[in-house]
Amino acid sequence: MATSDSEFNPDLLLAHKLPESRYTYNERDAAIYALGIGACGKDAVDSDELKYVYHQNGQESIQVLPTFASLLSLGSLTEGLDLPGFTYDPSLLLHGQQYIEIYKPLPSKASLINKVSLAGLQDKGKAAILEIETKSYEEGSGELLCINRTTAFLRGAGGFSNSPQPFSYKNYPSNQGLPVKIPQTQPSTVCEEQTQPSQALLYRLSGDYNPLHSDPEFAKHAGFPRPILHGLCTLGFAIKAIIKCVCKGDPTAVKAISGRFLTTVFPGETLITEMWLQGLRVIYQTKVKERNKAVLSGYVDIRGLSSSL
Ligand SMILES: CCCCCCC/C=C/C(=O)SCCNC(=O)CCNC(=O)[C@H](O)C(C)(C)COP(=O)(O)OP(=O)(O)OC[C@H]1O[C@@H](n2cnc3c(N)ncnc32)[C@H](O)[C@@H]1OP(=O)(O)O
Repeated sequence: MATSDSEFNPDLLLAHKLPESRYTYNERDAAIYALGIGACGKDAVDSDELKYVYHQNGQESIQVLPTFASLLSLGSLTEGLDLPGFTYDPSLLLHGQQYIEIYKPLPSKASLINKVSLAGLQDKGKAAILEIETKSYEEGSGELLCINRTTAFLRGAGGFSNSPQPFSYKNYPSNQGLPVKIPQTQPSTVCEEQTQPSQALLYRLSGDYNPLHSDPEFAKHAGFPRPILHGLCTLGFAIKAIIKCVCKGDPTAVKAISGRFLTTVFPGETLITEMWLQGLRVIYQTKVKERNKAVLSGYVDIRGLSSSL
């Protein structure tokens, strides 16, 4: 039961205004992020990935991976949300889903204004599902750069209402149709990459300092034998693989990304991403090789691109 002293009132909760925030980043942040999701992790001169961390071939600025956009949604969210009539235990929070829409290539440095709103809440009985929408605008021009929809799975926070129906999701037509249906056919292409035992320690430097990913005692309290990998780190590995295998290495080809975190990943495990090309949509599924378990699935929409697959 997740209500606090005041009665749970969905209208009050959904009308609750979350503060605007500013996010400024530069090339160093983009490069640290790329290293955090394994860029050049196997080969320091990997010709597909050096451009994300270095001015490869004299390029003017480093190239920014589209999943860097997901960092813009974190900001105040990782420190917990103060919501009227609704409480949850932040140590039991798991990242459930992420949806990203990108309207123009991410610049190598920018100052952005984030407008954050509560997009949805659902009572699943044993858990509550909370969705936050973040629209990021370039400061100065006011142009919309990207949108993130972050879904948190709040274990133990369900049972606050009499309804399993979502309390919102009315700002947009549908919840992006997750989870995706994985085709029964052979994938168009497959990419394997090993994460490092220190992967979460490196990834956290991009701004998500939740001790669930670094502190053994905290992880145990949250129900895990050891610290787990950030969901957005796994997503970064998967989308980097799709850019390499389907988008011919062009990070700007990615228009939208959707992913559902199916089960936890431990740093050091090997990620195998299977991809099915369906027109301009890539359906993907990432498995942990050592446990033969699907950990992430979703889709990526790409801009008009003739794939060689
Ligand atoms: C305020 C936002 C702040 C966000 C900050 C981000 C902080 C980052 C944290 C992390 O990175 S945590 C690490 C990444 N995440 C994970 O490792 C989670 C992996 N997934 C799981 O462990 C499980 O999927 C789960 C989330 C524990 C759910 O499994 P469970 O067996 O308990 O659920 P089910 O019984 O299958 O389903 C119940 C109900 O919930 C729906 N659902 C299931 N999984 C998800 C999901 N990932 N996202 C959203 N919804 C999910 C499922 O459809 C069921 O609904 P109904 O079908 O009954 O309507």
